[in-house]
Amino acid sequence: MAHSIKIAARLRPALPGEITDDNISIQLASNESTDSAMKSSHISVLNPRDITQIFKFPFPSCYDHNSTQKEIFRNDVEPLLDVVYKGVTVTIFAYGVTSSGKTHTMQGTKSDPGIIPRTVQALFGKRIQYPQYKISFTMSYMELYKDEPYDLLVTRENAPKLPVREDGNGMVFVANLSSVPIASALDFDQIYYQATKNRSIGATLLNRASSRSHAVLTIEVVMLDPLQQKTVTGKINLVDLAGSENNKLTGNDPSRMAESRAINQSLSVLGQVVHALNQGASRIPYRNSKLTRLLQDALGGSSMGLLICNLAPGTKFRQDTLNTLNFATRTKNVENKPVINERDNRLTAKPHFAAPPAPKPAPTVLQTIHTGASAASSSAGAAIATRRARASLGPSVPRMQRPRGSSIGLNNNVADFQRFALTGGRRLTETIDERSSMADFGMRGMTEKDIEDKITRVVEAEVAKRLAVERQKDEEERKVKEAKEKEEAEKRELERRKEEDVQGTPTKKGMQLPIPSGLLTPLLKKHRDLDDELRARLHDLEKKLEQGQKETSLASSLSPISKKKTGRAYVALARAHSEKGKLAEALELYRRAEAYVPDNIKLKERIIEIEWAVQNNKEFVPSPKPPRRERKKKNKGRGGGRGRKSNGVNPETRSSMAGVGVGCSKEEEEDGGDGETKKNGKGIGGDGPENGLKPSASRGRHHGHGQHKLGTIAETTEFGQEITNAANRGNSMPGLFMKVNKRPFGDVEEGDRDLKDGSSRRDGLRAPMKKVKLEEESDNGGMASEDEVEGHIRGEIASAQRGKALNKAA
Ligand SMILES: Nc1ncnc2c1ncn2[C@@H]1O[C@H](COP(=O)(O)OP(=O)(O)OP(=O)(O)O)[C@@H](O)[C@H]1O
Repeated sequence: MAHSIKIAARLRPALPGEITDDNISIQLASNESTDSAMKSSHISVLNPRDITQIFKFPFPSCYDHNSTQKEIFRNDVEPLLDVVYKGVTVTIFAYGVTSSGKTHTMQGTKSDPGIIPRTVQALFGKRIQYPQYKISFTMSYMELYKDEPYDLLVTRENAPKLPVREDGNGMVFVANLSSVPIASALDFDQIYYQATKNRSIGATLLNRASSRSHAVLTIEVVMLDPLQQKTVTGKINLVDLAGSENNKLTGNDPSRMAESRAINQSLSVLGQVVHALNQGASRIPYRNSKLTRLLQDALGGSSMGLLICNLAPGTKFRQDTLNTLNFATRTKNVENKPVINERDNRLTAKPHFAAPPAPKPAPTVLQTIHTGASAASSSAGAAIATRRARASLGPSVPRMQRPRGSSIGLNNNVADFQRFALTGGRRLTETIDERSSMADFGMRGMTEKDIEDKITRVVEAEVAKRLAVERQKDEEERKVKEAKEKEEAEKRELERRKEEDVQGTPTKKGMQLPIPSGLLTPLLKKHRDLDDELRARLHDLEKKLEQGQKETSLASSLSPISKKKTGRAYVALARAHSEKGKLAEALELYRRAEAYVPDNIKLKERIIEIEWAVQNNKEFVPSPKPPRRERKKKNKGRGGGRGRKSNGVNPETRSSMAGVGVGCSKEEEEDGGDGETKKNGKGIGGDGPENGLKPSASRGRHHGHGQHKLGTIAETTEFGQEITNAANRGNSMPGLFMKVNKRPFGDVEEGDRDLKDGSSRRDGLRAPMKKVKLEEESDNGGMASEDEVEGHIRGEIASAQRGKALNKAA
């Protein structure tokens, strides 16, 4: 018989500091009243949009702010405990906005206990009313935090997220949730109050100890009737839902907001479920949240339900109050079909039942409970229908027609069903005839205890056997899976190796596998060439770094002048090598020079040019050595004159060129800076007259005003003397061509002049006589030997150290 969820509404008193108003009022039922409206209780709420309008919500139980915990328990909860003793599952849940008093109602305080402790106490107290039973109690307690179940009976650190499962009968349960036996109400209190500390609670602006989760406490009462050889299992789920939250009022921070979202979301699904049930929808969205999945049995399922709506007074809660009452109104139409959970233990006595052919869990013996329209009025006397084992629970009936079920918090639920299956798990109707045959199996004459023991032994043996089979099956499956994984891994490894072989990448041992001929596609070859090139470059860089570090530390001990001198010496040496085609040696020496004159951009460029030539196995033709300048001639008139002479450009043209800027310093101009243009102009990006362009026009396009700048054309007699072969032959190095053309390398002296800021450092960089000497006196074709240069460096270092020592002494 269908049974509607009962609704009770409770208005909490105003808390200290809260403004009271008359927005909500409770009219209690009065039997004496002649007014029919007063015969039932109801709640009145002013319409927030039109205060002349009042909404009335009639409910079977209404409690105003003066109501006590005891009152509610007595009126609405205690009657349901007899239903539990009949073997029915009862679910009581507290619903309402945050701070409306749900936890107060369900849990209460030690001095003013709520429904939960009172229920447990009453359940223990009721034992004496059922002397025919051997009664045991177990409890489980969990919270749904952010819609995930956590065991509250284990410490927080050891409480992993638990999975929600469904057994073969569509009963939802939380797997691995602990279930502990409780011996007394006192025992319960200790466990319960300890466990509540594990519950997620946080402070919000509306509630200092706001529940951040839904808490579900389940008390299971197992009643063994030895006489009738049956076990009746009753259960009560006590659910303290988290409150719906209006985050404009809660002042939640981001983490609280996330909790709040989860709370509101699950409550919204709860509303949808209730709505769908009212509509008689074919699909009820239980699965949209774990809360509704677990409450499935209480919402349109096989349990009896009581919904306590908690209300908070005050205008600020008025909208929430209306929402809560609307939800309650919808919920009261939800119908459940409660059933009695009863198991016939005698079935286990039949030896052939101990090993039933079908391992699928079968339902326990269930009976419909015959209640009145109101649970309260049924006064726990829910008459049990004599018809046993409802056909609706039998396997032949489609599942949709069966009451939806969940088994909150009973991880032993599955075990129970397995046990039932072992004992046959058959509908009682099938077994009545079989009962008489028990005598034929040597049961006659046995005491009840003997029979029970025997049953237990058989059951245990069977369970052990089945578990062993299951374990073996698991083990085999695991092995097959492992073998498969291994095989796949080997396959992958083989493929990887094959790929490596094709690409010629190093194997584990760092060996280069030979590439089978014909496998090297142009693309792979390109990759490989790039690899080789990169490796070579890396090697080169390492070498450079090593050498550079050595030279740099040497250079650091020299004075700036000595550094320049040494740098120049290396450049001279390098140049001599490069002239002889010994590019590698020249490169090495240029790099050494770089350590002494690190700012010399022309030198850097020279290094790049030679590096490129070496790498590409190209010839490198340095430009002819500059004619040595006579220092005393270094003045304006003479420089200009020489320039005029050497390049044949007439003075007017020259001066006009200088005026528009030929890209060299004033000094360069004076030295006849553009004189070389005529000679080497063809190599300078085609700027020279031989390209058919007028020098003035071509150079005038470049940086002018006598400033040295990057990108300046400096193909002057003195500073542009070394025109690279690349440029000369139009065989430019990609990316370097412009640089080379713009910044032709002179010697260190000139190079240093070509600073970014255009300043001249000529004074400090004047070519030393020593260099000239080195070049002139060397019997090595004008080339100073490395020994000579090193000797020079050592000399410089020694003199620098001597100078330092003298300074110190002074
Ligand atoms: N009937 C009542 N009598 C006295 N105080 C009450 C009553 N109901 C609630 N309170 C008090 O109101 C405050 C909020 O109550 P409670 O924490 O139970 O609300 P809640 O609905 O559980 O809130 P939340 O959803 O945020 O957890 C508490 O301080 C509680 O003691």
